[in-house]
Amino acid sequence: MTFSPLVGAYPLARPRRLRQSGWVRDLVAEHHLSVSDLIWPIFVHDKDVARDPIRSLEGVDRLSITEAVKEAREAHALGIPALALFPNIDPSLRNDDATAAYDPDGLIARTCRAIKSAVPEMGLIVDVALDPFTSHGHDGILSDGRIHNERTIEILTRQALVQAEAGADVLAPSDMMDGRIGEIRKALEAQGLTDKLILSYAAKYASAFYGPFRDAVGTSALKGDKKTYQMDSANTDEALREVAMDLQEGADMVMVKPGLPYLDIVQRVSETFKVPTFVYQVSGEYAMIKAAVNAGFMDHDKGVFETLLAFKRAGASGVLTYFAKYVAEKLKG
Ligand SMILES: NCc1[nH]cc(CCC(=O)O)c1CC(=O)O
Ligand SMILES: [Mg+2]
Repeated sequence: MTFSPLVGAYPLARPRRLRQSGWVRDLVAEHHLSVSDLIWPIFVHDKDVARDPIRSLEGVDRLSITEAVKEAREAHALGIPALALFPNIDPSLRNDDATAAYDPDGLIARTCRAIKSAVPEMGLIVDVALDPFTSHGHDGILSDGRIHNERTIEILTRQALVQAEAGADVLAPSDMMDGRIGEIRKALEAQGLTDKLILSYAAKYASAFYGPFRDAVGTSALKGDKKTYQMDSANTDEALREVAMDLQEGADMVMVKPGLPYLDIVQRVSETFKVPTFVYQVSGEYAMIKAAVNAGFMDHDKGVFETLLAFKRAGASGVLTYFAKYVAEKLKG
């Protein structure tokens, strides 16, 4: 570390001078949160109701397509650059082969078309993973009780193509199969879909913080865990290898997930690769803040802004957060 000549000893140096009032704190702030940092994950469903509250995610509803379009319009007006879409489909449509994942008239494809025709300027990020479509809630195809890597990639690739054709701008594989980025990239190129972006969930950890999300997409009945494909929370070097592979295979952007418990990973990835690095403030992190606020232990807005700024400090280009619309409104007002 090098020191500027102005860094001296007390009392010549009094760090508190720079903190004495709002204007100077603002002036010297090293990091800022702005609306362009926010990606808003939303849940769509195929039920016959406009909004269906998610019990474990206070203030977040599953939306009908019509409602999702409405929200997309509002989010765009607020300056939110992109939405991330997640489906909750009827259990009767889920099966062992996740065939609904690549239905060109499936819920996500229809949602993409509806949002793209109403708000074409809104970036659409679509999850590429099988868990909302399998009967068991795993992210892949089971074979002898194990997730079969190559068979899963085949379905993921079909899913990605369908989503891309339906208008998704960004394909975001969150499944953690090995080699899927390369296969999806090849398939996109072969179809002439050369502008489609890939945001790889490159370093996704097997985490206790996904509970409310599984409630939201209807996979809470999942048996066992995802430790044979998602990363072990003991590891950091492995995250760098995962990211390196996905970049080599054709990812444009990478993601670290969850957020706050993995800030060290966000920092290492962004510093090592200097590529757009995103972080997901996941459902359990959101629920934890809400719970602390409800218990009277934390101020809501201060907690939300402090956690989001932490991601910026760690080097994130942007954050997926269920607080996105709320924060965009606050930033505007
Ligand atoms: N493909 C699964 C997926 N995609 C996004 C999340 C979690 C997001 C959140 O908790 O907000 C998960 C959960 C899981 O891996 O079980
Ligand atoms: Mg990988």
